[in-house]
Amino acid sequence: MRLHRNLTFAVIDSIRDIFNEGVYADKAVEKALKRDKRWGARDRKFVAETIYDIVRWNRLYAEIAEVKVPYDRDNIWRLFSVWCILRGIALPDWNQIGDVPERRIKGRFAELSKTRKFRESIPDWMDELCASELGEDVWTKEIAALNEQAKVILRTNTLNISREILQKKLRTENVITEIVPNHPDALVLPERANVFRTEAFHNGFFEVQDASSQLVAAYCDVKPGMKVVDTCAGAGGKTLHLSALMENKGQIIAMDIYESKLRKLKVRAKRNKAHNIELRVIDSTKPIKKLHGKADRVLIDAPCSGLGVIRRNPDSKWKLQPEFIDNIKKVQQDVLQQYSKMVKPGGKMVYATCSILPSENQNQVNTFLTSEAGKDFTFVKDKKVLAHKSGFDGFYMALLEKKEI
Ligand SMILES: C[S@@+](CC[C@H](N)C(=O)[O-])C[C@H]1O[C@@H](n2cnc3c(N)ncnc32)[C@H](O)[C@@H]1O
Repeated sequence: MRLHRNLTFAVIDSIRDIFNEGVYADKAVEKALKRDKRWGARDRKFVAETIYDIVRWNRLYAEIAEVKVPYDRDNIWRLFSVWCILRGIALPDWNQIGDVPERRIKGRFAELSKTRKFRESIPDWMDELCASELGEDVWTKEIAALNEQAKVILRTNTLNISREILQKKLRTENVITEIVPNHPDALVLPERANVFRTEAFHNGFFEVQDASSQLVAAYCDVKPGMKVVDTCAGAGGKTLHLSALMENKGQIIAMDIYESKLRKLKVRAKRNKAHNIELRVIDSTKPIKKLHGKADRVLIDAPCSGLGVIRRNPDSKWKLQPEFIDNIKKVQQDVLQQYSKMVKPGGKMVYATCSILPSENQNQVNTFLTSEAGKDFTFVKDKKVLAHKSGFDGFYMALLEKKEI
């Protein structure tokens, strides 16, 4: 592979923005890809994948290159040189690239690879926390899987099209997909492609959504005509799926504390032709109290550490802090306590996260079930999805039922 100067500079600038300015990796990639409209698919792929690679393997590369955040420009070139050597890419003869001790880099890599926290490039605290909650063996396999590149998965919007016809339509737009077994609406792309540019996307025929995430709405056991509250709807990945499962019939009340997220949901709902969704911002306890005892189904897709979706957000390894996880666990229990009151007798509730930590998942459900607010609920089932077993994101979902009066 021959390196191109302007593509490499886009990578270097993005790494600086991510590590020195705290910019999210996806935003940095988005900005980098706008630098030059003439770049073709291969160029864009190089820029995006190299940025994600250096972010994903940051701790390992920084140890090898002997550099520390905040990085000066020379530091970032050294990280980039480590990336090239370990990928077997010939270094160009540019003056930004100084003397690169190739043998020493390979030697350090072999040495550091013996220790999980370096090999998998994770902070000490995260390695200790996850190993203590999941066990050494499971965590070793899980973090290796979470460091793989995320696949592009689509969810067919069955309001508008079937999976088989979607597959054919996408083929006419040069997007090849494969069926994902055991996920009735899912298609996977064996080769990455910018699916957002397709006509099929603009026609509302699919959304991009990981296969594990597609299990959550299905877990809610919704039927057309029901009253469903999606309490942490965000930009609505699961709301849209609920709407499709309900065949656009009945009522979905999509709530979030951020109006900005619900505005995005509104745009997506229009594209999806999902007409049974109402948006409500949670700006006080009032919108919740109004729905006490009213919902057939309540979905709590709770805010969480996101430790199950590191593949998609590798920079969360560096942005996440243990204090954040401690705080988010309090929010998780609080939303369970408060939002469960919206379930009507005989109704059901799903609690879900994209975390793999039992302390955010089954332990939260158990705490809820033994509390005053949980005494009227019974545990029906739960599902713990691990990336190394499923091949998809790490997720958790539990189904609870409220007793009839
Ligand atoms: C895991 S994300 C939701 C993802 C979304 N359901 C989807 O499928 O695209 C969690 C959401 O909870 C919201 N949130 C955080 N605290 C909340 C609270 N106390 N009540 C309701 N929503 C909250 C966040 O703004 C975020 O959008």
